[in-house]
Amino acid sequence: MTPVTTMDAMTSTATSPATLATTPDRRQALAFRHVSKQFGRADGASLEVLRDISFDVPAGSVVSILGPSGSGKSTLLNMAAGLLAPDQGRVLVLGHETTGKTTDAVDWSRLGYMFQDDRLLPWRSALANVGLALESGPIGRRAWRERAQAQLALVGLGDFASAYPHQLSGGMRSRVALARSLVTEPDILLMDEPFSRLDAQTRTTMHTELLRIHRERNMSIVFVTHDVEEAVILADHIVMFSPRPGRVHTELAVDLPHPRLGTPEAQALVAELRAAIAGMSADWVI
Ligand SMILES: Nc1ncnc2c1ncn2[C@@H]1O[C@H](COP(=O)(O)OP(=O)(O)OP(=O)(O)O)[C@@H](O)[C@H]1O
Repeated sequence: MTPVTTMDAMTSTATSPATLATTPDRRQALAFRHVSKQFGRADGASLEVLRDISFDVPAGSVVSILGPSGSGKSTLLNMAAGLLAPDQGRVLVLGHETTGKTTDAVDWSRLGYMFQDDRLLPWRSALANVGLALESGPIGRRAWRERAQAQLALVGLGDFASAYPHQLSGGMRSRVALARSLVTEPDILLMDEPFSRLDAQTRTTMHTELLRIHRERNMSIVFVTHDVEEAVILADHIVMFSPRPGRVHTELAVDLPHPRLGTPEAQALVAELRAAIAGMSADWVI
């Protein structure tokens, strides 16, 4: 596993990428090895977004990528999902390298992706939204409806299968989106600020739900956020990025029991991370 800094050593600078192994390891759900990425800009210049990113997501863990706006968090998730290729470095998904091409050996059905906006189709019921990924697959209509119904029950919406998105609250829509990302029973769930548009109370409920589902399913979760408290509440490991170009500033293990919200230990860690951010740069913008 990637060496991690301890809580006490947290304000030290990034783990040295040179110390990281380069051999694919199937115990790692995801592995990023010296990943860099630039985008071309309209004026012909290039924008360096990620620089020499190396860390692992151990199978079954919850890893939070914590970083300011523009530090390349979504870009990195898109690489893990095979939607983008790194310019330099390697991205390994369940031991297989992805290069952003359809010829990659990765079994993409083992990944789920939940976005910041729920992206529900307004003309489809909750059940039909959840079952979308199964519809064109080999399982029959009855089987996909049963699977989709089971996911809705898992997120507490078993009685809302026939409701349409406009008939649901923000929190309920978020649950439907979560059910949709779980319907293929993925081994890895990529989550890009999925609860950032919810009110504080609903967000807390979703954190509890997510941790419960994680205990039941034991999938690996990569949770992108710029909210320090959210990272501390959810994650086993936090990888904190510096402002653009995103680099691994700090990597730490969070070895605290759940639930963490409001506990003195979690509050102390939140304060410590906020102090590290304040010392890192005045450019930390959410
Ligand atoms: N396809 C693209 N083409 C050009 N520039 C891009 C592309 N995708 C992202 N960028 C730029 O790369 C930078 C990093 O974007 P990214 O969305 O990865 O950051 P982020 O850390 O997820 O930010 P936020 O927290 O605001 O979502 C941004 O400046 C963005 O404009």
